[in-house]
Amino acid sequence: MSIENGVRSLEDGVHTDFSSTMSYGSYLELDVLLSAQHPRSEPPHHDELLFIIQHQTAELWLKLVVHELLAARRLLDADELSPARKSLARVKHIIRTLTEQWSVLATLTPSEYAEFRGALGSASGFQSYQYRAIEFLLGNKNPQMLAVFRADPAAHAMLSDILETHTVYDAFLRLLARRGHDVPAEVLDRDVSAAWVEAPALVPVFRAIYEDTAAHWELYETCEDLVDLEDAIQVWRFRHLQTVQRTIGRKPGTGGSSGVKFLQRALELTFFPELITVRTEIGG
Ligand code: HEM
Ligand SMILES: N[C@@H](CC(=O)c1ccccc1NC=O)C(=O)O
Repeated sequence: MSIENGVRSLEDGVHTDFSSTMSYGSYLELDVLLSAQHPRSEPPHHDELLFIIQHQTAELWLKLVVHELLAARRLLDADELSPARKSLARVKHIIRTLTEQWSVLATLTPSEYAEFRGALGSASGFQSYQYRAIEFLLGNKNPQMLAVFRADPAAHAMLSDILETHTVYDAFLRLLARRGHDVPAEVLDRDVSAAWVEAPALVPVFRAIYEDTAAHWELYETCEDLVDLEDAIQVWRFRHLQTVQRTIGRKPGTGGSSGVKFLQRALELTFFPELITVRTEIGG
């Protein structure tokens, strides 16, 4: 390769004929991906493309989060703790990327958004089945949410399956029991399709781990992975709330909720309450 007059010339080996082989665009199906942005405002509003791409990129990352959480659950079931932790770490980094991404959408002013919000009709992030799958996989289950997906049989089936099967937390607690920890039977035998409810009898199990970290190092680190993940999701939720507030103030949402107030309530939930309660007790 050489540079002549500021232009980098192609090396001799660089492929340029892709008529019969795999290329970047064909491997990534860019024809499909890049032809799926259709602003609905009439005439098309300049900022609607930002809104669409922000959501599409978020949904792509959410797809990977679901994939990794399913893997983490499977690996925990198979007693493969280290690879499970790798998936959890990846999820945490994806969520952090999604949180960073809010700053792009925050460049959309209330006046600009108001100019095309009407084109969204009753569409809302509330109808994201991948987001709901993640909440379900982490224990925030609610069968009422399925109603939103009645018109989408594939999404409905995927969510029903995740609703009815155990969570990542259930998988971790079963692993703890297999490794000799005194996980209460009522926790192990719980109805996994129900939302997680704090189990005070589980706190001594975590207390034993946190009070002798050397003896339980990898389990202790996994508990902290879960806390890290929850932390990352709460920060994402908070940035969503802040972005919504600066964009639509206290207007009701297009999904039919009260808007900011509805989103505030989600911040009160915790996926792993015993991992918070144990902190009150450590060293005390
Ligand atoms: C200007 C941008 C945005 C506004 C004004 C906004 C507004 C809202 C509002 C008001 C809700 C409550 C449900 C409703 O009644 O509609 C909601 C829910 C939701 N939004 Fe957004 N949103 C924005 C961007 C995003 C983005 C980029 C995502 C990324 C995927 C997203 C994901 C969600 C999710 C998952 C929910 C359901 C939350 C839950 O059930 O706890 N939103 N949004
Ligand atoms: N709920 C939003 C609308 C909204 O944000 C939205 C609409 C269509 C597709 C994705 C959306 N994002 C997240 O809720 C609003 O009330 O303005």
